[in-house]
Amino acid sequence: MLAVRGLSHSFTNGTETTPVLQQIDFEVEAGGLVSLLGSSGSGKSTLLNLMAGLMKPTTGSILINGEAIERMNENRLAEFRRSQIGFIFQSYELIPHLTVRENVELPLVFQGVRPKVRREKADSLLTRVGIGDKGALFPSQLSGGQQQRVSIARSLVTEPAIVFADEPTGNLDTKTEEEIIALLLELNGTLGLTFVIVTHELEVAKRTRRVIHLRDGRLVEDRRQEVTPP
Ligand SMILES: Nc1ncnc2c1ncn2[C@@H]1O[C@H](COP(=O)(O)OP(=O)(O)OP(=O)(O)O)[C@@H](O)[C@H]1O
Repeated sequence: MLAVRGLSHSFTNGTETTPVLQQIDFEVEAGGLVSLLGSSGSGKSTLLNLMAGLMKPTTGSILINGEAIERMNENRLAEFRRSQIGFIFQSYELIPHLTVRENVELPLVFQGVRPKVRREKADSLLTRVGIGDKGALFPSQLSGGQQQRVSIARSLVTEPAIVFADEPTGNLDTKTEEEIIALLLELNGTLGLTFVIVTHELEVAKRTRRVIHLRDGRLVEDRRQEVTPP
C-alpha cells in the first residue's frame, strides 16, 4: 500500500545543506494503521509532506498502491492526491461558510460527482462518524471533536487508498482525543482503511499496534505492541 524506500531529504539554503531525513525505510500494508511518533524537529512534517506528494525527496522513493509518486507529473500527482490520499489536520481545515454536509461533499465537487450522489455519500459518512444529525449546521456550531469528525468524514469521501492524519488530536482535550483515536481505530478495523497518524504524543502512539519512531531524521524504531483499551 505505502512503501517508503531509502528516503532522504535535505533543505538547501544558499550554500548550507541541512539533512532532515536520512535513509527512511518502511512499509504499511493495506488496512494497516501506524503512528509515526517523533518530537518537535524530528522530521515528521517533512516526511508527511513527502508522502503526500507536496515535495519531492532528495533521494529515495514513495510508493502508494505501487506507484512512485515522486515520478508523477504535476497533473497526474494532483489527480492522484485528490482521489487516493485523504488528509486529517490538527486544525480541521473546514470551510466556515459551507455547511458540515457541504464540507464533506467538497472533494466530490472537484471530481464532478452529481449532487444527489454527493449528498448521499456525505450523509452516510456523517452518520458513520457519529454526527449524522449535524449536516445542516456550520462548523462553528460544532465542538472541536465534532469538527474533527467532519474532517474525518471529508477525508474518506473519495474512498482514498490511504489517510494521513497530522496531529489529529493536537487541539483536543484528553477525553475527546480518546474518542477521536477510537473512531480512527474503528474505521481502520471495520472498513479496512489504511492510516498513518503523525503525532508527538506518546499517549496517541500507545493506542496503535504499530509505532514508527523518528528521531533526528532517522527511523530509530519500528515497534509492534499489544494495545490495551484505555
Ligand atoms: N524549509 C526548510 N528549510 C530548512 N530547514 C527546514 C525546513 N523545513 C524544516 N526544516 C528543518 O527540518 C527539521 C525537521 O522539521 P520538521 O518540521 O519536519 O519536524 P517535525 O518533527 O514535524 O517538528 P514539529 O512537530 O515541530 O512540526 C527541523 O530541524 C527544521 O528546522
